[in-house]
Amino acid sequence: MTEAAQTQSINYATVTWDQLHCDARLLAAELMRKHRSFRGIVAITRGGLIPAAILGRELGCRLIESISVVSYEGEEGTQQEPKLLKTAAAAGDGEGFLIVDDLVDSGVTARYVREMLPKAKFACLYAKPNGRAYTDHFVTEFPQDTWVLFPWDMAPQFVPPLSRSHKA
Ligand SMILES: O=P(O)(O)OC[C@H]1O[C@H](OP(=O)(O)OP(=O)(O)O)[C@H](O)[C@@H]1O
Ligand SMILES: Nc1nc2[nH]cnc2c(=O)[nH]1
Ligand SMILES: [Mg+2]
Repeated sequence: MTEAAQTQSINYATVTWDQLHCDARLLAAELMRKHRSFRGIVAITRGGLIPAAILGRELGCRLIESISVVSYEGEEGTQQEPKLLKTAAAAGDGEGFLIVDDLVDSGVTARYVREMLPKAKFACLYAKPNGRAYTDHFVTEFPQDTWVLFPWDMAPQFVPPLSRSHKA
């Protein structure tokens, strides 16, 4: 959990499927401009899987490896020591590979994965100030005290009209 979450002063930012898709395409365009091509992509599961699929499609990259690192327990959970559940065996030392995640927050996950794949580049959709030094590319920065709600974290819900709560 972020420092802000622990002190109960957390804000939320919601990201819709459309916004996420749009941001992933913006990230792909930047990667196309700055790099010739990638041999493969390493998605950090689970949050990096959907961004990696979109980037793979846009960049024409079909070799998608994954690495599984757990850093948080529960939704908006407590941050703990990263636990490695699966290595990115196909990526070697990361040469020619792009590591993809949904966001960097404290940067702990990104730093851990970069140490395992030192020659890879790193890209994510969103970054918070404490984590941005650990990513080579990102699209949008969010404040450190903001918890980003991804489309897979949310569901549309009925909201009663205002007039109902104003009945005498
Ligand atoms: O910069 P950090 O503070 O390390 O936080 C960022 C990481 O936290 C989330 O993953 P999480 O560990 O919650 O697992 P998940 O991707 O399976 O949801 C997110 O997807 C990043 O991987
Ligand atoms: N969904 C989500 N997961 C995170 N893991 C670390 N920070 C965040 C965040 O802001 N949102
Ligand atoms: Mg993750």
